[in-house]
Amino acid sequence: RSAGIVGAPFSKGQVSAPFTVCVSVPVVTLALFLLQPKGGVETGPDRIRAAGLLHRLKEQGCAVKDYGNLTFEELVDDKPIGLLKNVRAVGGANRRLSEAVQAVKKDGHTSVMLGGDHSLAIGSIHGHSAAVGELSVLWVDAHADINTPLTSNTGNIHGQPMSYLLHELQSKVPVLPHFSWIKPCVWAKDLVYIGLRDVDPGEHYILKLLGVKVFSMSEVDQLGVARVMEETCDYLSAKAKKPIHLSYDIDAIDPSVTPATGTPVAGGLSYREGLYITEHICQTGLLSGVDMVEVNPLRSPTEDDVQSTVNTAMDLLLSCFGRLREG
Ligand SMILES: N[C@](CCCC[B-](O)(O)O)(CCN1CCCCC1)C(=O)O
Ligand SMILES: [Mn+2]
Ligand SMILES: [Mn+2]
Ligand SMILES: [Mn+2]
Repeated sequence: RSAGIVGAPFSKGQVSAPFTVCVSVPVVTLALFLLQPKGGVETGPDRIRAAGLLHRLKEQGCAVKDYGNLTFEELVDDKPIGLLKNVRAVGGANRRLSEAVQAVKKDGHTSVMLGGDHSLAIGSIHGHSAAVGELSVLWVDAHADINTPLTSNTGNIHGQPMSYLLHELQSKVPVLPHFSWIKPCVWAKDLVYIGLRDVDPGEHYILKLLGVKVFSMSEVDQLGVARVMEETCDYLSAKAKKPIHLSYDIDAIDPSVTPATGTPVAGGLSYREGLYITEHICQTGLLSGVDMVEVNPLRSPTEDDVQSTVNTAMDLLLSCFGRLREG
């Protein structure tokens, strides 16, 4: 196995609501720390590297090439478009990421995109597909991230990436500046979700309309993770065995394990279930690209919580590349 690492320190796919408080300074200071604008997510790539990802991958016999962190140009007048925030910045960053991931794939590696927020899946999946053609997507997340710009109730593009990529939704996506380079590249039948537990009404409508395969946390409880993975792999390989793009949002895991993330939701995957998913996907031999996003060190009050989040993200990636709990 060989991994090509791309860091994408980008956080404009989400903007926390501005808040005004008029209370004593210490409380404001604490509040600012606790409610830190979700900007901390751009420190994710370096925190995961600092945990020892590259060294550990090499230790387990995986070839590794680190392509470094992308730099994104600061746009000055990126005015909102309706509810949509940072549209031009998100479009530009993902265009750059798409080119980077395509290059990593052309070099023969399994791409590893370290986020940054989940809007980056636009560029990661687009670039992956540009290199390998049609692919399957396994989206592990508390959220479906399939709002269109018109169904989103926040305007945050980290809740919308799949809508720009699905062939079947293109009639529902308006023309946006810096987004015209995106060619839809995923079929609804090639998309599977695991871990959903916070799905907006518009997203639920879209998932039902397109007949997307979903294993929400209810199915994880009902079937157990082993059966979920058996059915996921059968479903993905029932037709052609397409290369798999695994897009892992760390908030799929329960916040008791990974609290340092922007949009935590109770009742998530255990550490063990999270690992079972990546071990199983690795064993298919079809894993061709992976995203690890939404690690946000600033969103947790204690360093221990940050470490738990970062180490879990690293462990999930190590098991994508063959690490087994049995040794
Ligand atoms: N669906 C949400 C959350 C998206 C999370 C993005 B991810 O998965 O990358 O972290 C909105 C969630 N919604 C906000 C209002 C209260 C109910 C939940 C959105 O903003 O679209
Ligand atoms: Mn996010
Ligand atoms: Mn997500
Ligand atoms: Mn999420």
